[in-house]
Amino acid sequence: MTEILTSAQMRAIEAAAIDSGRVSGLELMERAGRGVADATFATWPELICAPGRAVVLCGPGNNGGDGYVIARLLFERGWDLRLYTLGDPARLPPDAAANAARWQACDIGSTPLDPQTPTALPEADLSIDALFGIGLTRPLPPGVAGLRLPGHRIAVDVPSGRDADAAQDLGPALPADLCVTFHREKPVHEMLKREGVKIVVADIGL
Ligand SMILES: NC(=O)C1=CN([C@@H]2O[C@H](COP(=O)(O)OP(=O)(O)OC[C@H]3O[C@@H](n4cnc5c(N)ncnc54)[C@H](O)[C@@H]3O)[C@@H](O)[C@H]2O)[C@H](O)CC1
Ligand SMILES: [K+]
Repeated sequence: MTEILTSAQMRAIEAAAIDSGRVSGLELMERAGRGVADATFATWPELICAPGRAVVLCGPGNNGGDGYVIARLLFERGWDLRLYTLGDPARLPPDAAANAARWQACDIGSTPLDPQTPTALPEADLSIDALFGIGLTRPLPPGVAGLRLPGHRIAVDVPSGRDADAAQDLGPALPADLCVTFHREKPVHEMLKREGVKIVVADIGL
């Protein structure tokens, strides 16, 4: 029987690991990003030797931070990256801000998403939804809920718009073909499996 954690339990485990000095939040984020990249190539192995175009959507918190890690890892493998941001990158939490800075060093830039009006995203082989994870607290703004994700759609931790604890319906959510969560499944992942979404649990060393 797979152990399922609530988002609060997950946060407590992450905080305990960080507070103990066993691991940093930045290292956990790096492992999370690498776990998403690894699961993506394990799901679609034809992409391993054929870098294409990836659209990465980074939100205002640490889910977005995972997205910056994934964008950098794909860029290092020769992918054509188009990165979009929601919110003010200057207000990112520390670990996400550090990865946003590392992304800026790749000198590819990013495009802001309009929270009110959906941005027309370019065609791509992959789209990475790193907008919201376990921190979603209210329905998506219309400019996010209405996004049309190109190519294979990968959700980081939770598809944006879904409540990780499956305790409330937060309205329209972004679609996903693959959802990569961390350490243990959360309640929403059982529902997603029933909806046909492939769920992968990445080990981040907790
Ligand atoms: N070190 C760690 O904690 C790790 C976390 N991981 C990833 O982090 C996210 C959880 O990050 P968090 O910053 O707590 O929340 P989100 O990024 O999910 O949300 C960002 C932020 O957005 C605000 N918000 C909530 N709902 C809305 C809304 N509808 N519209 C606008 N803004 C909204 C709210 O303030 C949130 O704080 C987790 O899912 C992982 O992906 C790493 O993977 C591991 C290390
Ligand atoms: K997400």
